[in-house]
Amino acid sequence: MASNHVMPSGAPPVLPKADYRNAMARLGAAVNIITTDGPAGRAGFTASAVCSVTDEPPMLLVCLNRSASVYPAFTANGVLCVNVLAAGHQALSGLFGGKTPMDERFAAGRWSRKATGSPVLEDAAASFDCRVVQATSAGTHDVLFCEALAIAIGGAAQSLIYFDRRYHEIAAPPH
Ligand SMILES: NC(=O)c1ccc[n+]([C@@H]2O[C@H](COP(=O)([O-])OP(=O)(O)OC[C@H]3O[C@@H](n4cnc5c(N)ncnc54)[C@H](O)[C@@H]3O)[C@@H](O)[C@H]2O)c1
Ligand SMILES: Cc1cc2c(cc1C)N(C[C@H](O)[C@H](O)[C@H](O)COP(=O)(O)O)c1[nH]c(=O)[nH]c(=O)c1N2
Repeated sequence: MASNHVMPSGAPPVLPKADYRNAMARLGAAVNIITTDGPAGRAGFTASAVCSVTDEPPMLLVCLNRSASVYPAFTANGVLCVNVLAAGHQALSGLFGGKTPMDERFAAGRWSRKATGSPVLEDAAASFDCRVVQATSAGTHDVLFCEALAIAIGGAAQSLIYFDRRYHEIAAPPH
């Protein structure tokens, strides 16, 4: 397991949260539905705080707010699937974005299973079925380091990006 380095801090200036969020809204990001299943039950949430860490081993990170209703299920199950959304998935993203009962969230999509038993969205642009190999708390969130055990690549022609607090469909230019 890798070591954690915590940078020493003096007396940092406290920026207004709204300023930070307004600036973060300028970082366009892929939209993902993160799912899990196991002894603590099935759960899923929408996440834009996802990125690649290393390809040896294949590993992504996911930032999960510890106050989310899904947090206990994710920490107890120790497995998850990162489902990258495609154009047309805006409503599904909204359902998994909070406050909707879990059965209603999952009723809106078609799901299968791969290596870990976490729900895999059938028409995702790509899916990474993972075990969580490390977790670090940072502020309000846990950063989950996730090793991919199985991957699916879909046929999605257009991707979904969250930018400026709205969804945007992006078409790949012809090769
Ligand atoms: N990383 C996150 O936890 C995260 C990211 C995006 C959206 N959200 C949730 O969706 C809601 C709507 O987001 P929005 O983009 O339409 O408007 P917003 O003004 O609430 O957020 C703007 C941007 O700030 C960042 N952000 C928002 N809440 C955050 C949080 N709790 N921790 C870390 N970064 C955060 C994200 O990059 C987000 O896109 C947010 O209020 C939040 O509840 C959370
Ligand atoms: C576009 C977008 C992007 C994100 C989110 C929302 C939306 C709409 N949410 C919030 C997250 O989806 C929400 O808190 C969960 O669904 C949990 O909600 P409940 O506590 O179950 O109601 C979110 N939460 C989180 O912990 N990490 C993230 O990266 C994101 N990203």
